[in-house]
Parts: sequence; C-alpha cells; structure tokens
Amino acid sequence: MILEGAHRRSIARTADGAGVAILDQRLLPWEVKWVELRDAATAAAAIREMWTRGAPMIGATAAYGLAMALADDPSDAGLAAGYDLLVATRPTAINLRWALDSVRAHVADLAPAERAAAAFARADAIADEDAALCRAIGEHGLALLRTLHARNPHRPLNILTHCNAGWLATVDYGTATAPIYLAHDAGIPIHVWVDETRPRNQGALLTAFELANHGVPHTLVADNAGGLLMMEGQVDAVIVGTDRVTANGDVCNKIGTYLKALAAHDNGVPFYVALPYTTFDPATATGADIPIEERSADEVKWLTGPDAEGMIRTVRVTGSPAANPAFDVTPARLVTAYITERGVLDKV
Ligand SMILES: CSC[C@H]1O[C@H](OP(=O)(O)O)[C@H](O)[C@@H]1O
Repeated sequence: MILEGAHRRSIARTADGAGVAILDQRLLPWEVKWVELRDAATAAAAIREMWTRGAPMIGATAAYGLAMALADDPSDAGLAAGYDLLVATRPTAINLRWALDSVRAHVADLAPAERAAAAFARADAIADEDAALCRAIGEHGLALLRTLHARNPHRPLNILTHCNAGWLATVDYGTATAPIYLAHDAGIPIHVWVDETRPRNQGALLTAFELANHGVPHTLVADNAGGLLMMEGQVDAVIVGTDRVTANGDVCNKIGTYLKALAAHDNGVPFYVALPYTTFDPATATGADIPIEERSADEVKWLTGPDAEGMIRTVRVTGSPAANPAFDVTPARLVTAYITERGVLDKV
C-alpha cells in the first residue's frame, strides 16, 4: 500500500495530546498501520523492538516517552526511572541519549506539576527541529548532486544508499534521502541503487517503499552487489545516514556500511554521510569507543514476509548459531564529506 503524498511526518501527537502516533515499520510495506504510544513502557518497547527506528526517529520517540513518564510520575524518581528505561533501549544511536538529556535538562528545575507539559513541548520542538534539519540537509545535498550530475548531464545520476535513512528514520525528509527527494523534485534525473540491508532489510522494505512512494527510480540490489556496481562505473556517489559520528569523524552506521566505503574508496567513488548535529557526538573520541548493538541472532536466522496468499509469515532459514552486530564503523579517512544542515563539510 502506498501512502498518499511523498515524504511525511513519521510521528505526531495523538488528538488528546497525551501520546504519539507512529508507523509500525515492522509491517511496511505490506501494511500501513499507525499505532499510538501512550506510556513510557510502550515507547521503550517500540524503540527496542524496532516498531520505529532510525537515529533521529528514536530520539524523538524517546523524548515523547519521557514526557509520558512524567505525566504518570513527575517526581524526581519518576524522571530518573523514565530516563533510565528509555536510554537503555538501544545503545548506538547518540540521538536517543541526546534527546533524553535535552528533555531532562528542560524540566529538571521545574516544579513536578509543570514537568509533563514542558517535556511534551520540548519533544515537539525536537521533532519540529529534526524535520527542519533534514530539509536543510536536503538543500545542501541538492547543490552537491547538481554538481555531480553536471559531470554527466546526459544520463541519470546514480546514487547507492544503504539501510533506510529516509523520512521513516527521521521526523521528515530523511538524511541520506533528503538530497535525493529534492533533486528528483528539482527535475534532476536520478536513480538509486537500494541495498536490501540484511538482516532487517530496511532497504528492501523501507527505502524502496519510500522511493516508490515518491516516484524516484530505484533498483533493489543484494548487499554484496555494490562493489561490482562501483567497479563497473554504475555508481556516481554513495550517500548513507549515520547513528553516531565521533569527534574524529568516524561514522557508525548500519552493518555493511564500512564495506561500501571500502569499495567506494577502491573505485574512486565519493562516499557521503548525511547527518544533523544531533547525530554528532564530540564526547566520544573515535569509532572504537562506540557501543555496537548486538541484536537477536533470530534476526539473521528468520525471514518474515507475505506468503502466496498474502499472509505475513515468519520462517526459520537455519538452526545454526548466528551473530548479529547491528552497526559498524567507517573510519573518517574513507568519508569524502559530511552533508549537514550547515553545509557539505570535509570534516565535522
Ligand atoms: C537517519 S538515521 C538512519 C540510520 O538508522 C538505522 O539503524 P536502525 O534501522 O537499526 O535504527 C541505520 O543505521 C540508518 O543509517
């Protein structure tokens, strides 16, 4: 099912203002289902179990989750318990901690009776700011894509992306996809190679869904195809999102990103990382210091999707042991530039 319109806001306050509505991304693209989160425990489950995902998106969700915690218990103990519950959901994306720290700082000195409303207001501001940041990333990235396309103006610009760094991973526009959307809308012929992104298949299920919804030409490929495509000259640039960029510019992103960066470096293909300031972590020195989330081995061993009758089923591919690191680290030396809301920077 295609959503009406193209990119859109992926989180919104409920009508009564007491909760938030998010898309259950585990069901996409087969079913478009908005679910309401009305307490901190449900918000934590939504993040931990990846009903919703993407660094800025889990930051916004956690911010609202802390506001809901304070609506239930505005005491210092309630603030601490809500913070601890939500910050423990996923360790790698710095946006989660950044957003929780921001809300906590905003309310800590307030009287308990004032905390929930102030926390919701701060969460609203975080969400609105993210949409604006991603739009600005798109504007700066658009200028870059115009320059790249001018080198071969008689054919579409070919971009490869990994995982989903789209409007589903943020409040709107996306980070890696924002320049793609704006370039398409500006009439620049663009085509996207979409890495399927095993094992959670965010590319196959989410990025392909987003691009189809926006009418952007794209081709789904196996994660291992990117190196050949670059060697054959079929990729003009790689653009990815990120979950954390450290003080020295190392980039933590979905598992497999590092291998794309190596292939890009070996083939002289520019490798760009798109991020808002909320994903930059100057307090962490290098990528070696980032906690890499290890998710359930079942994500590698099981597959979920519609059967011939359209029923969503999960099947086990193997009974063998499996390992499932969810992220890797691309050294700064392999990054051509960072596409940010402040511009395209050769270092952060
Ligand atoms: C714009 S942040 C997107 C970033 O988050 C994804 O991770 P996950 O799907 O596990 O939340 C992936 O690393 C994307 O690049």
